Amino acid sequence: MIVTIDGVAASGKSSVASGVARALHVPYLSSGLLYRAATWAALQHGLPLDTPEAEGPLLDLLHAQTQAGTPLDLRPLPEGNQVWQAGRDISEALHTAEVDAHVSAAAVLPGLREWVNAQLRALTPPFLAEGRDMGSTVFPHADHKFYLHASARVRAERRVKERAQDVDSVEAALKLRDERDVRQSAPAPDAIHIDTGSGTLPEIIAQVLAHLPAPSAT
Ligand SMILES: Nc1ncnc2c1ncn2[C@@H]1O[C@H](COP(=O)(O)OP(=O)(O)O)[C@@H](O)[C@H]1O
Ligand SMILES: Nc1ccn([C@H]2C[C@H](O)[C@@H](COP(=O)(O)OP(=O)(O)O)O2)c(=O)n1
Repeated sequence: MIVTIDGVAASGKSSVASGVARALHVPYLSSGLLYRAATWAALQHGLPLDTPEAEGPLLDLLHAQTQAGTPLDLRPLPEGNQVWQAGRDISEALHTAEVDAHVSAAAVLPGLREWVNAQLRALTPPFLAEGRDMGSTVFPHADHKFYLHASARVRAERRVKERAQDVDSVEAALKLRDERDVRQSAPAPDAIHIDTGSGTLPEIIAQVLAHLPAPSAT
């Protein structure tokens, strides 16, 4: 079984995916973390990301890291996905304002999208996958698809609890990222839409689970 959970920035995708995945005893995959990891790697190496010409050097870097035995390694832990590189957990560095500011530029590069999608499609179901285009593009034949949304204000208020920033600037940054990500963020036509602003996290997880078969007893 493949379940996709897509949605706008900070709509609750990874928290909901984590709760649902734990209830179903299956892994979840955070595709956004791979886009963030590639962005972080580019920033570390001083590669520009804001032109179409950025794609070649970025893909060269990612392939060179793989060749060297130090690839960006997504670890789909149920309590929260991590990315490791060269024996180090780099996950914390992926949720900074700097990565937020550059990740949308990286995410429009077709070669980077292929790099992410190939890694996800190589995995054996059952799993949940969360991001923007999991249900529309990467797993169009998924068994169950969800699309999460909430007002920009609600999302910003939640995000400031995770990061020491003021709510107005977080809201503006989220809206800007929604605009820049709009192309890959169109919901799959058969996705069930859920407003995460209208319930607590456990309630939203229960709403999703209500649409899914109960986990097997084994
Ligand atoms: N009802 C809710 N549904 C989803 N997330 C919620 C809810 N209430 C609070 N949150 C919180 O919102 C924050 C953003 O969620 P997150 O899973 O990081 O979103 P995304 O993966 O879409 O960026 C998290 O701290 C999460 O716990
Ligand atoms: N399937 C995906 C997942 C993420 N992205 C891009 C768009 C987002 O701005 C970044 C980061 O996504 P992530 O889901 O980690 O972050 P937010 O929930 O938006 O805070 O990656 C994408 O283009 N396609």
